[in-house]
Parts: sequence; C-alpha cells; structure tokens
Amino acid sequence: MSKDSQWIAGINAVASAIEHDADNVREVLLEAGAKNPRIVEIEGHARRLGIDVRRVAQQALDGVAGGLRHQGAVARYAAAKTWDEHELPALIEAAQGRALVLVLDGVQDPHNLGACLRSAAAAGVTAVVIPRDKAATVNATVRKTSAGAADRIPVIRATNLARCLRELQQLGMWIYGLAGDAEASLYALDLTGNVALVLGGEADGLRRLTREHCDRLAKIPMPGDTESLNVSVAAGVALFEAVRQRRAAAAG
Ligand SMILES: C[S@@+](CC[C@H](N)C(=O)[O-])C[C@H]1O[C@@H](n2cnc3c(N)ncnc32)[C@H](O)[C@@H]1O
Repeated sequence: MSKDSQWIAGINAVASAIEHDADNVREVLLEAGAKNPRIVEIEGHARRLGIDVRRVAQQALDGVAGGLRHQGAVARYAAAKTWDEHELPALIEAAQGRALVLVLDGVQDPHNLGACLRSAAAAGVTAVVIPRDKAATVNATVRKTSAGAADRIPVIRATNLARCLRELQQLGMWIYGLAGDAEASLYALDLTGNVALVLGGEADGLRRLTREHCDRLAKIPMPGDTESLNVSVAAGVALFEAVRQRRAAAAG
C-alpha cells in the first residue's frame, strides 16, 4: 500500500468515512457472506458513490486490519491531512472571536484521543492541539475510535506545547486548564469568546509548564467519591459547557 493511504477498520469507521469523506475512500472490502444490515448498507452506499467494493474472506480482512477489530468491514483510505502549527492563526481568525480549541497535554491512549476528537468534532471545535512527542498520535485506531472525526477537524501537532499556548494567548485566546485540584469551577468561567481548554494526560494530568501557561485553572466539581474523570469524559463535559454558554449568549 502506498504511504499516502491506510486501512481503517470497523463498521462505524468505514460508514463514517463513506458518509463524510467519500472522495478519500479508495476501496472497501467487506466480509464474504456477511448479512449484517449495516454491512449491506455500506455496500450499497459505496457502490452508489462509485467506490470500488469487494467481498473477501474473513482471513483477508484480518490481514489488512492488522489486529484492529474490523467487524467485517475495512476501507483503504487516503491518509489524514496533516495540519501544521502555522495554520492555527488563520483557523482562529476565521472563527471571528468564537474560536474553541481543545489542547491535550500528553494523552497516551489512542482510544482516549479518539474519544476526545469525537467529542471535539461534535462540539464544533476550531482545532485540537496535541504534542508532537510523547503522546498518542492520529493513527488508524484513533481514526476508528473517533468515528471519522479525526479526519474532519484540524488536529495540530505542536512541537512545543508551552510555546503554542503562548502563541494562542497572543492571538487573543483565553487559556483555561482543567484540573481536578483547582479552586475555581468550570461553571464560573466565561467560555463564550476565544477559548482554549487544556486537559492533561491519563497518569500525570497537566504538566507543570502547561499549568503555568494557563490563564486560569478550573475543576469540574464531582460530588461523588472519585479521584478524577477519564480525560475524554472531562473533555466532553468542558466542551459542551462551552457549547451551552455560546448558545445561551447567541439566544440573548
Ligand atoms: C485522568 S485525569 C488525570 C489524573 C491525574 N492523576 C492528575 O493528577 O491530574 C486526565 C485529565 O482529565 C481532566 N480531568 C479529570 N477529572 C477532572 C475534574 N474533576 N476537573 C477538571 N479536570 C478533570 C484533567 O485535565 C486531567 O489532567
């Protein structure tokens, strides 16, 4: 396979790629004899769009899926567009004072990254920023877990996250770090303008330097007896609080 394409696996990932980004789906392989209505639906949809579809033996799917759970459906997909840090200012400017950026400081688990991207896309974020090193990157697992979101939103890999946060500040963004030990509540923040929400990795949370670059730290109050939320859950709560506030502000 050429290096500008990759296999994505799983019914949701394949269906989403066909629905949202058919131009980048090079071919679809479905399990011979599979009668799952969603597989039949994928087959019909792909054929109607002129995508090359073949029914193949399960072993062939196992081979190309390379260990991913494929549920009888894989697609050869053009590699995700890679975004450059230098594209961030234009993306923020285009959001006209209502940019919403999700920054993930060292999320390691591809499933968590995929879930964060899925929530971020649903919340209509301007971009997601992840570190270039020592963090999960957008691979096939992430694309699958994100249900296609990894290909629909700009995911920017920052060489130096602290420097990137400074640049975001210079572009007029408020930088809010999410930390369970913060004094302030997320619900006391004004999230209606240009806002970056920064979340930490699974084990270590926000790194010291990242914390120092935040304008404020805020917690999601947890009345129950749990140390912390999963990062993707915390991201969902924070992003949709921003969505709620923006809707309320727009409604006047
Ligand atoms: C699994 S938690 C990290 C826990 C880690 N042991 C720590 O010391 O922060 C991953 C990230 O989710 C966010 N998070 C989880 N629970 C939170 C809460 N109650 N309030 C604010 N952020 C939270 C934070 O950004 C955190 O860095």
